[in-house]
Amino acid sequence: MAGTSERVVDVTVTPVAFRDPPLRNSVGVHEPYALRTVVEITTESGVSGIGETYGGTLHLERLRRTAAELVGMEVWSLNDLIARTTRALGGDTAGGDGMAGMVTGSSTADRVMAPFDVACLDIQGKLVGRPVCDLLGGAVRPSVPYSAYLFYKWAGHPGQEDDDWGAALDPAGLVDQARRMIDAYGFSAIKLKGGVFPPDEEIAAVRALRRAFPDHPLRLDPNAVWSTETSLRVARELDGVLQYLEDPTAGIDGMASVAGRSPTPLATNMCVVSFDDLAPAVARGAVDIVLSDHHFWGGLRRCGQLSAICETFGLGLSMHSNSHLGISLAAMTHLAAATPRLTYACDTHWPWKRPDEDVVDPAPLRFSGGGVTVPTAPGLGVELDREALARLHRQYLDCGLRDRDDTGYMRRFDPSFPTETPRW
Ligand SMILES: O=C([O-])C(=O)C[C@H](O)[C@@H](O)C(=O)[O-]
Repeated sequence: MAGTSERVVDVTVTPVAFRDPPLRNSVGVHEPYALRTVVEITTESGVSGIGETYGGTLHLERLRRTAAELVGMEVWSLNDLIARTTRALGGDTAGGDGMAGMVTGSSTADRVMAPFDVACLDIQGKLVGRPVCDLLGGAVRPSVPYSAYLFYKWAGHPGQEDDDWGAALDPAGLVDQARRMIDAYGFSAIKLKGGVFPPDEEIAAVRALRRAFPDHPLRLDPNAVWSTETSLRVARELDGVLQYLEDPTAGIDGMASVAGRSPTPLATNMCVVSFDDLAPAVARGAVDIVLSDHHFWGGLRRCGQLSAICETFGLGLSMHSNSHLGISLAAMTHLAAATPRLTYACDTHWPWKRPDEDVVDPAPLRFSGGGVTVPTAPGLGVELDREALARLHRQYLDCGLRDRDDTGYMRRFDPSFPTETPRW
């Protein structure tokens, strides 16, 4: 079928909600439900492809407007996808669309385009009978390593169902959480979401993890709630303990003033979030590692371009994640498999999702030794489960969060929780 015309005849955009435990971050605590959006593109020959992105009303409205513009598009023309997305947005690019200040500097067009890019690649793979990683240059690794993503976590949070991971509010609780995650998934790297407790408590937690897991690379990510002085102090105290320190402080200037004196490498998914950020970040020496995320960088092919830029300027590359479903895990796995520069274990929220809540049958996404084996079936290698999609869409309609614009990323703002930055 390759070489023949393959036009888009239908695009659907379906918001869904899945249950999320009370994970804590610098903003507060996760809502009981994470909102995601599933897109499905169907072509004239009846081949369909899927993509996934975050939720929130403004983002959803932009996705729907863009979906209408994609009918008639040649599915092989991802350059046309960029043009049509830009046309559909018609200059409507302002606002953080619910990303709660975390990636508001990223490009609206890139964020809107990303799930459609994934769906088109899924179709292209099916048309030529090759997995998506082959369309991205070919897999350089048979399995993509992910890290154990630890969270301070409440148990029995009002209005939130407990999962069986239990509470983790101190170093012993986090070590226990890490042990269970490593036993279950085999992860060989550990990331702690910090910015919740005063830095010395989080340093103690990292040290406890180091004692318990002497060979696991460790990362700490306080989501930019520390001052530059605190960031530097922590970077020095954890010199040789952390593989990298992620977004200790806000902005390219803040990160640059830490990076110049820090013995610990700095990573970011907050101050380098679009192609426009790369030149100033490189010029200021603000970061050592860029944490890519295809949901924010315009999809899988644009992340390949990001990789080339990182290579040019000697920056490391890894991958950020927030609450997601199996479509995104498949897309992340194909992308990481086909990105030689991506040598760190990637982030994933996967263990926090209930196994019975997904829009695809996750069987092809097998974790073994901390990594996901790259699917070899044509396209993404996962198929939409329409009954599950309908169920999670109903959950979206009923969950009480559907009118919110701030539910795609950092959720509930605990009123008792300080929100000023820097907090320490
Ligand atoms: O900076 C990060 O790694 C994130 O923001 C990832 C997640 O979204 C995490 O912070 C969360 O879900 O609370």
